Amino acid sequence: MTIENLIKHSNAKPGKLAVNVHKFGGSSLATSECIERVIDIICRHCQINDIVVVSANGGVTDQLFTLCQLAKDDLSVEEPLESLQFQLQGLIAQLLNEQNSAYLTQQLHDDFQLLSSWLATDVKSHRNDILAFGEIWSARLLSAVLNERICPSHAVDARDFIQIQSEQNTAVNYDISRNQFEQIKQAHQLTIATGYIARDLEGRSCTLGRNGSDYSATIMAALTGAANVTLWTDVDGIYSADPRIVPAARKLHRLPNGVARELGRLGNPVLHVNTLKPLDEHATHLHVASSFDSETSGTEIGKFGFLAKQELSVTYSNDVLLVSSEQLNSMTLSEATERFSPICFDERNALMVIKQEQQKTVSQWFASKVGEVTFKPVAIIAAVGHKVASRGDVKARFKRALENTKTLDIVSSTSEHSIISVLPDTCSPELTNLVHHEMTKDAKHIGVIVAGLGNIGERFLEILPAQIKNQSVLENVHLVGLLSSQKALINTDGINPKHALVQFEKQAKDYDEEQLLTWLKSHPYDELIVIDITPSERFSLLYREFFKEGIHVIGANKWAASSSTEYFNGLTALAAQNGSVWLGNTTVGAGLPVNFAINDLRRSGDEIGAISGIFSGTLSWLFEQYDGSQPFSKLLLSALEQGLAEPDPREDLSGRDVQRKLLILARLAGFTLSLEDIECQSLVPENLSHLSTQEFLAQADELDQPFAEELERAKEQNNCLRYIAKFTIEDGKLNAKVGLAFVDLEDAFANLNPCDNIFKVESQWYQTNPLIIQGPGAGRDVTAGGIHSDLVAICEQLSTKQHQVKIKGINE
Ligand SMILES: NC(=O)C1=CN([C@@H]2O[C@H](COP(=O)(O)OP(=O)(O)OC[C@H]3O[C@@H](n4cnc5c(N)ncnc54)[C@H](OP(=O)(O)O)[C@@H]3O)[C@@H](O)[C@H]2O)C=CC1
Ligand SMILES: N[C@@H](CC=O)C(=O)O
Repeated sequence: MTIENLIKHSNAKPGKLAVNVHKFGGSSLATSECIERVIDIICRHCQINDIVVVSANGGVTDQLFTLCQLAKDDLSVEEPLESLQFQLQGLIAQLLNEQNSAYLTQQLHDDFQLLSSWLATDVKSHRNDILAFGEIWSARLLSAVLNERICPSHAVDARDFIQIQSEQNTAVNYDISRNQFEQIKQAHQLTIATGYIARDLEGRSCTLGRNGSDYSATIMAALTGAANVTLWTDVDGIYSADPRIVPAARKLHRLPNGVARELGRLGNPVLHVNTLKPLDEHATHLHVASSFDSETSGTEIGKFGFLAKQELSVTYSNDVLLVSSEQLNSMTLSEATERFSPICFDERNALMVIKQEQQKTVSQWFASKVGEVTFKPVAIIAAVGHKVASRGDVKARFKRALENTKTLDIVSSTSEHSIISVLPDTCSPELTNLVHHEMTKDAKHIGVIVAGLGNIGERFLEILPAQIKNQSVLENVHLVGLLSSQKALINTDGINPKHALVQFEKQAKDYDEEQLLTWLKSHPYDELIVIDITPSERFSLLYREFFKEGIHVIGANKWAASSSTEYFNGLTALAAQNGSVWLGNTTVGAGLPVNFAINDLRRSGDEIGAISGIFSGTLSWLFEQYDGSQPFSKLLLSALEQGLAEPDPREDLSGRDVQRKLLILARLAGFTLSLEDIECQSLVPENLSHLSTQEFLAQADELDQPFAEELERAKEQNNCLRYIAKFTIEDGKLNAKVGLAFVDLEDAFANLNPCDNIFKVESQWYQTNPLIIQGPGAGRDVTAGGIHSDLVAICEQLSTKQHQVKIKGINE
């Protein structure tokens, strides 16, 4: 959604568009710069009938609390009051034009009069009215800026419609609240509502406690049946552990509702348990995203399938108390658990663990039941994930992680989605890291998209199920996408590799490049690999987009690796910059380890001076077979049928394919050159070079005569025909050439198995006796095998890769 859409929809019938709720926290609204960022997000993500919920501008609520405390202690409030008013006036002046600024400043002035009088006379009974000012000022200012610059909007005070039982029991009276909201909402205007505040049954101002504005947002979603709630905050999602403590924490892209609730219950700083309550009965999805980095995908909370249910996270708390008493029997304990929803309890040992802030009420209640109970400061560490309490493997790993730690008990919590260990001492960062490592080490989920389901792609997929089963490093690899030139099947929850092509046949939709790129920007996987087994230049041009998103590429397609020097250098730099791995070992020699060998020599300090050989499986097969007894064109069609030749065999015959391969190897060997620097002899007669592939194949017999004549000439000299590639560097001068040659019948190049490639590498270390790599250089099995080898290599690299989590104010 853009600003144009926002304005365009201001004339739409509000009922026609699904409502979305966006909530911005205090730090997202702290300065005029932050507010500008929020305006930008609103322009790009909001529709006119959406609701924007705001917290007080960063720091304002704290100052209001301080003012209340000072007034309560009979201390002077004059200076902090002035400084707060000055700060707010500053924001107004920076963001609004003169006229609007004057209007808002006047309103602010009136509010401060009232505020001063409450502070002076009756701070106790007006405490919540005072705190409510923070959100009112914030909503009023944002609405004024939107009205002045973007679209019609109106600021609403949530106390005018949200009715809760009381400050202690924040359950919402939905019927009354919905009715009241209906009356105050205005069509064709963006609603800017205050978070954090509501009224109780007596009409008194109430606050909604910690993360209260998030709760306000989900209440408003429930009132309006909103499709989505986005909590725009200062972190970019929910992580598998607190990323400030656990640097290896991974972002959880999708959290099932139940798991999110459990994380909130155990004290996750972003997800408060109240926030999720209003969503229980609605199909509303909750997103957590960063207002400081709005294009990065955050965490989505909702109903999800298999993959999201596999995710595990680790959370801890040092602010908990163990409640125990000799008189505590199972009946009282069960009554207490019903009443206080403890973090966990153990009936066998008659104990329960509560949050520190519950101590007073729990103590009073037990005093009236069994007398004194003991409270002991303890800590907890928990593994959280979908139904982990009944997953033996998860429990076993959790216990193993804690085997050298003193624990009081390991219990399933009141929720089926966590296993909790009670610790007698504080939970250290080291322990949190250790447990997180044990619980999540195998859980880096890698999505794979296969583009190109032809000759090689099909074989790659046939082998995939056995590879996933047998290669432990592929354990968490999920096939998520299949693409041909016209059709695409993307399934975020994974495509069963055993039935990949059947599913593709049945379910694939028209291939839309834009849709693919959009999906790639917000996919839920820790890592994503695109395997390009197409012959398409167009597809290779998408690598830039992939690398921008940190996506990895395995290419059997030679276009990108043999593109112009400038483009190629740009691509490799972009990949390095974004942590993308790009492998393409099958681009030369199919599955032969020639690229590995050259890389390895250079990495070890060797210097390569020349590379030569037979680099085309097709041309090797053709010239090893071609003795004049059958027409050349017949052999060519046979090479095509066997899957040796390129989809258009002129790529092979023209020498272009070999030219690309020589370029790729020369680049690997450390030289800067482009295709034009490699002299190339084409074996395709001019009159056949501009036809379509089908036309060319239909006229392929026109090749027979010229090839027969060439063979005769070679035979006369007791030679044979071979298509040779050669690259040398002498006195700094580069000489690169691919073409047909007459080769002595005794030469190593003349005595290969049909289809074999041979690579002769001359280097400082291999001068007098060159390094030779020889073997099949094309074909379904070896090429598909080579791509699998790249997949294993990438997954091995990724299993040790750590993400640097960026947190505003910590490391950014
Ligand atoms: N044959 C071999 O021994 C070796 C081949 N290679 C390379 O492997 C690649 C594939 O070869 P091969 O399997 O023989 O080719 P095929 O022609 O048999 O298959 C190509 C596949 O790519 C698909 N495709 C074409 N363009 C696009 C596009 N823009 N987006 C998505 N998919 C596309 C085709 O779709 P559709 O069916 O709709 O046309 C088809 O599924 C080539 O780059 C080749 O150079 C590398 C080493 C060895
Ligand atoms: N057509 C190519 C296939 C491998 O790259 C060849 O024949 O070598």
